[in-house]
Amino acid sequence: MNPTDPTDLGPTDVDPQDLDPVDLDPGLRAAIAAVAGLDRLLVASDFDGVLAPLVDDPSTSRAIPGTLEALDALSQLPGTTCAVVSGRDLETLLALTGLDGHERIAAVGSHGAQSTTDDTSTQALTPEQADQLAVLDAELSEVLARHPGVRIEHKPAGVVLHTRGLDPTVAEEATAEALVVGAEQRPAKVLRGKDVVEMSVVDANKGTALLELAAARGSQATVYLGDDVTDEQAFERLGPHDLTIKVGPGPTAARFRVTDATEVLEVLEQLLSARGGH
Ligand SMILES: O=P(O)(O)OC[C@H]1O[C@H](O[C@H]2O[C@H](CO)[C@@H](O)[C@H](O)[C@H]2O)[C@H](O)[C@@H](O)[C@@H]1O
Repeated sequence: MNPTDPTDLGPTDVDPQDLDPVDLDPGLRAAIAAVAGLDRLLVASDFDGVLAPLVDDPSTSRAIPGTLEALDALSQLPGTTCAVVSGRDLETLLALTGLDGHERIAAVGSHGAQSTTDDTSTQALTPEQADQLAVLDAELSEVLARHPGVRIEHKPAGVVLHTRGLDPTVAEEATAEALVVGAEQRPAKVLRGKDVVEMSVVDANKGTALLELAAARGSQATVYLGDDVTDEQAFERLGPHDLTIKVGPGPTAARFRVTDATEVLEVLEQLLSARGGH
């Protein structure tokens, strides 16, 4: 990846030729066509599990070819704001997507607490928050020591215990111990996501972040694709005129559902085509 070239988005193991052809639900196709005609549109997507297939080691996540390129092409169209909205801390999100320095695609990290669009790109913690984070880090490191194979992801305002790919008994025990840590330390937020327990010393909401970005850009509607629990906050806050799309199985407040990143790519490409891009 060339860090000075925002269109060079890094290596990936997926060859676009290997992707199965997809046929989107007719209702979703019609909804894409409807929002594509609006003068001002916000197009936003989660990263892990949406643009990038889920993998055991979170440091190896990569968007499938074409997804970030489609967002880039959309961001060049008049009246179109694009954003990647993730639970990753902003620095990691920028590194994984290659969006550092991209002038048109906004990056929103830490579940909405950090953004490249304002002065929240660095997170200043109060001394109390910093102390609490140090305790959470230490406690989860002890869980890791008891359960080798568990992964710990450190964030500026949080810490995440990862159990994807582990023996189910080990994963269950480590998850239960992490939840006890969360209950005892009472961080601002404990999130139980897909094979993760995340503890954050700041509270954030992807829905609020999306509404603020849409208002700042005067967007008439928002397209949002997400797969995990914090994406439900976004689906719930967006309205019936917005196009909300859940990726993968599970209960959701989204209007539509697609199965995986391949269908996400199809959604973005249909939107690009319907909005007049190529
Ligand atoms: O709300 P999100 O932006 O979807 O953030 C949720 C978590 O996403 C990442 O973890 C997920 O992806 C990993 C890499 O594919 C996978 O190993 C893990 O099982 C998934 O839950 C991220 O690493 C976490 O920090 C986020 O909390």
